[in-house]
Amino acid sequence: MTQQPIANGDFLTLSLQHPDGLAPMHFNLPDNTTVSVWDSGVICFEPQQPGSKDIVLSCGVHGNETAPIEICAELVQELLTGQLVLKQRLLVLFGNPAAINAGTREINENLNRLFSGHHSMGAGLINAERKRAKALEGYVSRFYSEIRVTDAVPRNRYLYDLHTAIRGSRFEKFAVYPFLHGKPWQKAEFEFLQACDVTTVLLMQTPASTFSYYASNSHGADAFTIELGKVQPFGQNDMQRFTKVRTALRQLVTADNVQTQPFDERQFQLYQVYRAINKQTQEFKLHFADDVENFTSYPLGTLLATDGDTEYRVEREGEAIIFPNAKVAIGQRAMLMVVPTSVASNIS
Ligand SMILES: O=C(O)CCC(=O)N[C@@H](CCC(=O)O)C(=O)O
Ligand SMILES: [Zn+2]
Repeated sequence: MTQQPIANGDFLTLSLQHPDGLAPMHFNLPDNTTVSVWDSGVICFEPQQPGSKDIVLSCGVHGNETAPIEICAELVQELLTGQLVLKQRLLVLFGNPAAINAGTREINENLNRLFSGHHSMGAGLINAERKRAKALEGYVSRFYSEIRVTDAVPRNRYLYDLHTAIRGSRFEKFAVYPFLHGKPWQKAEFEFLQACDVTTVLLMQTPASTFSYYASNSHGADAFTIELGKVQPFGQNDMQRFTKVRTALRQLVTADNVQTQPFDERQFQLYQVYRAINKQTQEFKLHFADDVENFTSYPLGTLLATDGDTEYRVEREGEAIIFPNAKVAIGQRAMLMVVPTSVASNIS
C-alpha cells in the first residue's frame, strides 16, 4: 500500500512551513477515510460511512493560544497515523498559521472580529487576516454543504472554536455561547461542555463578529468559543489539565455519542452579558492589575476603567469582569461585564 503523503501525521508543522497557502491534496487512509487538505491549516476527514455529525474544530484563530493548537495537532496526527478511527465528518482548522509562527495573537488585525462578512467591510480585504477570515468562512460553508452521504438521516452541525484567555480565570475553563436570537439553548451542548470539563458558560445577548457566532448564525451549527485556560508558550502547557477535553473530543469524532451526565444547571456557573465596554480613545485604561482574573467582581462604585473623560464603575451588584484588554483597536470590545443568570426559561 502507498504511504499517505503526511506520513508522520504532523499536519501542523507542514502548515506552519507554508503559512500562506498549501497546495490541495487528497488521499485515503487504510480504513478508507478520505482526507483532503484544502489549504494551510485546513484538513477535512470523511469516513466512508459517517455518522450524522458534521464537526468543525478550530484553534489558533489567535496565534499565541497554544494549548488548543497542541490538542488539535495531536488529534489530527492520531487520525493520520491510524491510532484513531474516525466516525464523524471532521474539518480541523488551524486558524492563523502566520500568527502561530510569529507567536502572536494577530499579525495585523484580530481574526476573531472579522467573520460574518466583517472581513470585507470598511477598507475591505486589505490584509492577510481579512483574507483568511473570508477563506475560513468559505471552508466552513463548503464542509457543511458538500456531503456525499446519501441517506436521509438528518445531519447536525457543530463548531468548537478552541482558545485560551490572556488572563487567569476564577473558573479555569469556560465557554462563550453565541447569541441564538431567541432560539433555545441546548441541553446536549451543556452536557458535552461538562464532559470537556467546562462548566462555566457565558451566554451572549447580541450578534458578534466571532467565528462561533458565524457558524451558529449562518449555518445553524451548535457553536461555541471555548476558553481552555491561560495563554502559555508552546511546550509550556500542562497537558494533564486538558485530559477531559482531549478525551471528549476524541469520543466526539470517533463515536456516535459522547459519554455525558444529564444536564443539571446547579453544576454550572452561568453568566450573561450585562454590558460591553468598547474602547473609544487611545487613552483607554484599566484600573486593576494585569493579574486580576476573569470573573472577578468588585464592590459597587469601584472604578474599573477610564477612557478619556469617561469613567466606568461597578454599577450592579455582582457584575464581574471578563476579557479586559486595553490593547484592542479603537471601537472594539475592551471588556465585558457579566452577571449570573439561568437558562431554565428557554432550554431544550
Ligand atoms: O482573554 C482575552 O481577553 C481574550 C481571549 C479570547 O480570545 N476570547 C475570544 C472570545 C470570543 C467570543 O466572544 O466568542 C475573543 O476575544 O475573540
Ligand atoms: Zn483567543
